[in-house]
Amino acid sequence: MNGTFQIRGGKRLHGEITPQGAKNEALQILCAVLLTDEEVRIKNIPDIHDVNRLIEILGDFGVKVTKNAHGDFTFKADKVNFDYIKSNEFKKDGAKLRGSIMLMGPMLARYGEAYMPTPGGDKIGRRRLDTHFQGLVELGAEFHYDEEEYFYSLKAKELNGKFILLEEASVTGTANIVMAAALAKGKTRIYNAACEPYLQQLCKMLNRMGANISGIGSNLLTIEGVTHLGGTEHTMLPDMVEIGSWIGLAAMTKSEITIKNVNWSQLGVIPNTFRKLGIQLEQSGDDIYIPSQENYKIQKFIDGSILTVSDAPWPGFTPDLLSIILVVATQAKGSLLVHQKMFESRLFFVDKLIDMGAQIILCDPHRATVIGLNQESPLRGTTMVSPDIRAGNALLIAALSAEGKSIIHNIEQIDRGYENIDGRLKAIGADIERI
Ligand SMILES: CC(=O)N[C@H]1[C@@H](OP(=O)(O)OP(=O)(O)OC[C@H]2O[C@@H](n3ccc(=O)[nH]c3=O)[C@H](O)[C@@H]2O)O[C@H](CO)[C@@H](O)[C@@H]1O
Ligand SMILES: C=C(OP(=O)(O)O)C(=O)O
Repeated sequence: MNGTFQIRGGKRLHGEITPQGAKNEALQILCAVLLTDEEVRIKNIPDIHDVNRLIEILGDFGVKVTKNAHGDFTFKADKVNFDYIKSNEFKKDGAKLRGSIMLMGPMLARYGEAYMPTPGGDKIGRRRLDTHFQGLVELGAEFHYDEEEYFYSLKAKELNGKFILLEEASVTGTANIVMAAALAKGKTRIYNAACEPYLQQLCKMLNRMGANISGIGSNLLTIEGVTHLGGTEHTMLPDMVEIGSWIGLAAMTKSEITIKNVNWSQLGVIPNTFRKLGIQLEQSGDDIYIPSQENYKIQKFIDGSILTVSDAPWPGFTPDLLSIILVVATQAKGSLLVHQKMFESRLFFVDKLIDMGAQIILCDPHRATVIGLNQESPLRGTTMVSPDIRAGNALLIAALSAEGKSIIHNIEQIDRGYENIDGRLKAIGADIERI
C-alpha cells in the first residue's frame, strides 16, 4: 500500500515539534544487537517502515524482541536461525531497505558467516558496497557474490585486526567494519573512516558493551578486539535530518516553530547552513526557535559570488538535507547553487518544483541553480509522486507552502523515514490528509 497525501497549502503553522529518534542511527544500532547473547535495550527508536522492517528481520532471524513501550525495545540474540538468512524470504526482506547491509559485519564476527541480498533503499544513483567488502575481506573474510541471485556471502574462520585504509568514507561501510573488528583478534585501525553522529553513537554503544574503540568522532578509529561483548542500554539521538527539515518548513511557510530537544552539539554545520540562506534561528536551551519571517535573503560568498551548498562526509553538510535546502531556496531572496556531489540521481525531483512555479535550472545531474522568488509569488499546488525519502519530504514542504491543493502519491517513500508525519504536522496547524 503506497498511499497518498492531500495537502492544502499556504497556511502558517505554529507550535512545537519534537524530532523522532534518528533513522540512520537506529539502523546501525539495531544491527549491533547481533554482537552479543545478552539483552540490549534500545530507546527512542523511530516507528518508521525501514526500522520496523529491520526489527522484523531480527525477529525472523531468531532474536528475541520485546516491546517495552513506544520506541523502547529489548533484544536478545542468544539463538539465531541461519535457515532464515539463507531463505528466499530473507532475499526479499533484506532487499527492502538499505540498513540491512549492516547485519553482515556482526553476523560474520559472531557466527563466521554472513549472507545478504543486494539491499534496497533510495534509488538515488549508484550505491556501491565495495568499501564494506574491502574492509571485511581485509579482516580475513572470504567473499562471494552470486550475480544471478544478487546475493552476497562472507565466510571467516577468524577475523584478524589490521590497518585498513578505506577508499571512501562510507557511513554504513564503516559501521559494518567497526562491528566486525570489535570481535576480531588484535588491533584494527580504520583510516578514512566515516564519523557521522550515527557512527559516534554506535562506537559509544559498543564500548559500553565491552568493546575498546578509540578515535571516536575522527577519521582514524582504533579498535582493540575483544572476545565477548555484553548487554547494554542505548538511546537514539534526535534525527538531524528531521530537524533540518522542520527548519526549512518553518522558513517556507513563514511559521513560528520551536523544535524541541535537538541535541544542538551534534548538529554540526546544519544550523549555520540554514542561516546562510537568511533563515533566523535561535538556540534556546536545547531547542531551536524559528521566528515567523516574511522573507529571508541568501548570503553571498565574501567575494560577492553566488553561494554554493554542497554535501560532504561528516563534519561536512549531510547529503540527506540538500533537497530541503533546495526547496527552501526557491522562496528566498537571491540565488543558490546546490551541488549534490555524492549521488547522481537525487536532484531530478526539481522538475516538480519547476511545475509548481519555482525558478530552477538543473545544470547537470549533480548541480541545480535556484533563483529565489522572495515569497512574492507562491508555488502552485500540483499532483506529484514522491521519488525518494528526502525529495518526498522536500515536495511535502513545497506543497505546505504552495497556494491551493497538492496531491503526493507514493508516500510510502516518506513513511519509511518520518514517524506519523501527517499527525505531527496537523498538530502545528497543517492541512494534510492521508487519502
Ligand atoms: C542507511 C544510511 O545510513 N544511509 C545513509 C548512508 O548511506 P550509505 O552508507 O549507503 O552511503 P555511503 O556513505 O556509503 O556513500 C554515499 C555516496 O557517497 C559517495 N561517497 C561517499 C564517501 C566519500 O568519501 N565520497 C563519496 O563520493 C559514495 O560513493 C556513495 O555514492 O550515508 C549516506 C551519505 O551520508 C546517506 O545519504 C544515507 O542516508
Ligand atoms: C538515502 C537515505 O536512506 P537509505 O540509505 O536508507 O536509502 C536517507 O536516509 O536519506
